[in-house]
Amino acid sequence: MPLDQTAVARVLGVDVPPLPRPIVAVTHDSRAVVPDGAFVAINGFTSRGSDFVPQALANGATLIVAEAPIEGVPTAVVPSDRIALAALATEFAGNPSHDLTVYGITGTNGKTTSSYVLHAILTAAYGESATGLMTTAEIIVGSEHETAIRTTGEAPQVQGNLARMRDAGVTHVVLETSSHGIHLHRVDGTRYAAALFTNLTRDHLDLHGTMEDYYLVKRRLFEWTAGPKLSNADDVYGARLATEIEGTLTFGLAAEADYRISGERTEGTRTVFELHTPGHGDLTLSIPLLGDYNVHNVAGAAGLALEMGMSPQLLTSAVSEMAQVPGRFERVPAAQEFGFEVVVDYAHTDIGLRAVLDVARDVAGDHRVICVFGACGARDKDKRPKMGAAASELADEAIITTDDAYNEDPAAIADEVYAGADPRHTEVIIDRRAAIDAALGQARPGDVVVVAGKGHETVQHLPTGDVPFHDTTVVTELLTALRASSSATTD
Ligand SMILES: CC(=O)N[C@H]1[C@@H](OP(=O)(O)OP(=O)(O)OC[C@H]2O[C@@H](n3ccc(=O)[nH]c3=O)[C@H](O)[C@@H]2O)O[C@H](CO)[C@@H](O)[C@@H]1O[C@H](C)C(=O)N[C@@H](C)C(=O)N[C@H](CCC(=O)O)C(=O)O
Ligand SMILES: Nc1ncnc2c1ncn2[C@@H]1O[C@H](COP(=O)(O)OP(=O)(O)OP(=O)(O)O)[C@@H](O)[C@H]1O
Repeated sequence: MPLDQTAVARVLGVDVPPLPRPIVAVTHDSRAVVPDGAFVAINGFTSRGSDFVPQALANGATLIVAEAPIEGVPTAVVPSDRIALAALATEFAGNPSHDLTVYGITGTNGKTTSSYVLHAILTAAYGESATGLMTTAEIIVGSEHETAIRTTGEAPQVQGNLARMRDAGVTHVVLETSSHGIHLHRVDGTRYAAALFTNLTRDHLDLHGTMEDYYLVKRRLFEWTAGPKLSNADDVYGARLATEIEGTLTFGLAAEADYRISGERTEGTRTVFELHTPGHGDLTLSIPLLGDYNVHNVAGAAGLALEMGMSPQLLTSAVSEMAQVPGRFERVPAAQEFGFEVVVDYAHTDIGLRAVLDVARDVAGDHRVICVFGACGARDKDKRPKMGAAASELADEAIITTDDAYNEDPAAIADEVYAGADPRHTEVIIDRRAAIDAALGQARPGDVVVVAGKGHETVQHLPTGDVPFHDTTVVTELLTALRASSSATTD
């Protein structure tokens, strides 16, 4: 909805220079400015938005918003650029969250998985066309799926996607809400109907400084949410949240949890457990996901759905029939005819690698676990040898390969990973496709091949440029070739 000068001044709460015509769009990116658009110049971590004002003007911007006056350019000067961006974006989109039921999910780990679980429950309850999802892996609007770029986009993306969902007839939306999203005002203007907190462990302290500040940022989601709120009783910060924010219920193994988990067991490729609920009886949930942490993810999502009025029967069948989560212990179906398992997982830290390899070990039993993985370039070098050590300890065979190297030399990154590994059962194959191929070639019935690091991602960032790469697709292609060559040999 175009905004005239009076409307912009009302939204921003400051004086606005005269506008030739109403503003038709808002963005923080000078490259995306359209004629008669507004450009909010953000003082960023690496560059200053004000440096891009000439480009914004060249692209047709008729309103510039910034925290300080810009010489020679009529500017609406605001106290906070990011708050202003969110306010304008929300107004342009027509306050979409007010027409939707938005479920916010936050925490360090398990956000994406819990979001998919809740989305599956909502889809069972309201139908595919009435549900939406915004996560690290995908944005889903009804039956349309698209790859996401970040967990929580900037405010124009968040509000734009919510508006798109509203206009498409969606009524229930799961919004994975990162701490960056909250801290950088990307979700300001969003009305949350319900909220879930998964856990809090050390991460992102470059942005938040201390664990306390990190926690307080996450807590804001619960401060904003008037409706049902559920937190993890087994996590120190989750338990604290329940004592600090009135009306927050808990889930977990703890005896005092409102939604209490018990009796977890693995049955073939499924996990079964009991969820003791306040007011809905004791439910037996059987889920197509493995790993203790997924019991927590399902318990949290299920508890929140019950609090929002879903029937226990519907919920039980929805979680039983839910699809796999893209890139989270995702089993590649094409492997089944070979009698081994291939699992694609997003684990890209030593801790994540240990978690996924632990589950793979359980699945493999007396058979072997073969792990293909690499470390990311351009960040957190400390974790490289630790990842090598984790793979050596928990896998029988480790193949170090390239993850997203960005501008670093992939061979140099691999050397650093190799430094922490046990050379007796570790090899380095720089080309990721060749490394996966080698792992599949070694796999025997009963074995589990874990392809870790990129999960749902569809692009590999290399010093030579970006190339399309999706682990699940590559594994499927290589297995198809393997089948063809083994049937040619048999013939
Ligand atoms: C630390 C962080 O979150 N940084 C985000 C932040 O960057 P920034 O403020 O430093 O922006 P900048 O690059 O300095 O540029 C300043 C401004 O100039 C603008 N610009 C820049 C270039 C140009 O040609 N024209 C132009 O207008 C930019 O759009 C920006 O508004 O604002 C940028 C633009 O909005 C984001 O792209 C960028 O996300 C980067 C890519 C990022 O990696 N973010 C990650 C850490 C993140 O947000 N992750 C969380 C998930 C975390 C988790 O739970 O795992 C997420 O929600 O995705
Ligand atoms: N509840 C949990 N507790 C601890 N670890 C978890 C939990 N859920 C998932 N994990 C681990 O974290 C990895 C990422 O899971 P998921 O994508 O669901 O989390 P996330 O919070 O969305 O993280 P990201 O934003 O990086 O995707 C999984 O592969 C698993 O190893």
